[in-house]
Amino acid sequence: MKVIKFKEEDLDSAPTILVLGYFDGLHRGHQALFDKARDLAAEKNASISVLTFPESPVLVFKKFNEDLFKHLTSPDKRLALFEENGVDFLYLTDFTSHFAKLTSHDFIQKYVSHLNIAAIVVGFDYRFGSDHGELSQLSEYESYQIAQVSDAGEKISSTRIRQAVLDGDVSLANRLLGYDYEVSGIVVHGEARGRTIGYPTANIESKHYQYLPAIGVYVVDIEVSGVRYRGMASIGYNDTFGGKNKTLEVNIFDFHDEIYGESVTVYFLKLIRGMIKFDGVDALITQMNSDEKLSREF
Ligand SMILES: Cc1cc2nc3c(=O)[nH]c(=O)nc-3n(C[C@H](O)[C@H](O)[C@H](O)COP(=O)(O)O)c2cc1C
Ligand SMILES: Nc1ncnc2c1ncn2[C@@H]1O[C@H](COP(=O)(O)OP(=O)(O)OP(=O)(O)O)[C@@H](O)[C@H]1O
Repeated sequence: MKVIKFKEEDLDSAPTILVLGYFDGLHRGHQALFDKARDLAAEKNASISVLTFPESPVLVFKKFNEDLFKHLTSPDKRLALFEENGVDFLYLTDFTSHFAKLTSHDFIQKYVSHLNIAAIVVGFDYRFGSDHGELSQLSEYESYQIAQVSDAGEKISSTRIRQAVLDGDVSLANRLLGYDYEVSGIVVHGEARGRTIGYPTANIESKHYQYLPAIGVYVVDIEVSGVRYRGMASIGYNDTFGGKNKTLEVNIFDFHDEIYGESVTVYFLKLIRGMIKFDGVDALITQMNSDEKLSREF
């Protein structure tokens, strides 16, 4: 897949299926658009292109807070998902105040018309331009609007998945995504207390502005140097020890290496319980024994 900043002179000139949207998380609803795009690409001997934005359009409309930078995926995972879904050309353009003022007609003139469009694919609720135009206005192009993909009678959307993650309901998030929710980061030093209680943990700091699941204890897999291990994670303040910082820590099963500074990926599989402030270390250890049993059996 080629990642290209959208400029007229850099566009591929061969026929292409254009898929439009922001696609945070590339969930099962989004995947339906790419299923259609791949069928069309095969039928018309065309490539698949996406025209999207590096950051959320919402940044242009709302007072800033750090959450507006957050994504359901790391930047690398976002690219990998587009690639897995068959995208050949990923065109990026910044969503700015100027961009937001374009009407649907302007958008077609300035962007779409410079590509060699074989067909366009969007979702059932796709609107674009400052006038919130509908795809039917693009009548000069062959276009397809994909029906709503639902789960439990409700639209699968990035917003719904974000809420599930923030609620700690990673099982729901994973079902809606169609893959396991993951957070990647670097292993850093913690308080070095874990090893003294028989449960050493890799403390993980993410630098990607990803959503962290709710405070609690989770069954996880963790990928270290290309190998995936089972483990159990804690997200919280280590209440028993009066911790001040919120940490993501993973006790990796059957693993004994030093991995400070390594980039790892944590896959959240299931919420086990909330965080508990124990009266002493022994009660915490007893609880962690049963967390481990449950995690190994999951
Ligand atoms: C699976 C798991 C469950 C945990 N549950 C709790 C808990 O309920 N309450 C708590 O205060 N700390 C909990 N912790 C966090 C420990 O307090 C923490 O791992 C320990 O203090 C080591 O911290 P360190 O990595 O900074 O050395 C849990 C950790 C893990 C890995
Ligand atoms: N569940 C779905 N079924 C079918 N198409 C969808 C679904 N969700 C999104 N789409 C389509 O995918 C494209 C990208 O949509 P968008 O990035 O707005 O995702 P979203 O999940 O609806 O996000 P948000 O929750 O922020 O509204 C659009 O063309 C949209 O219509």
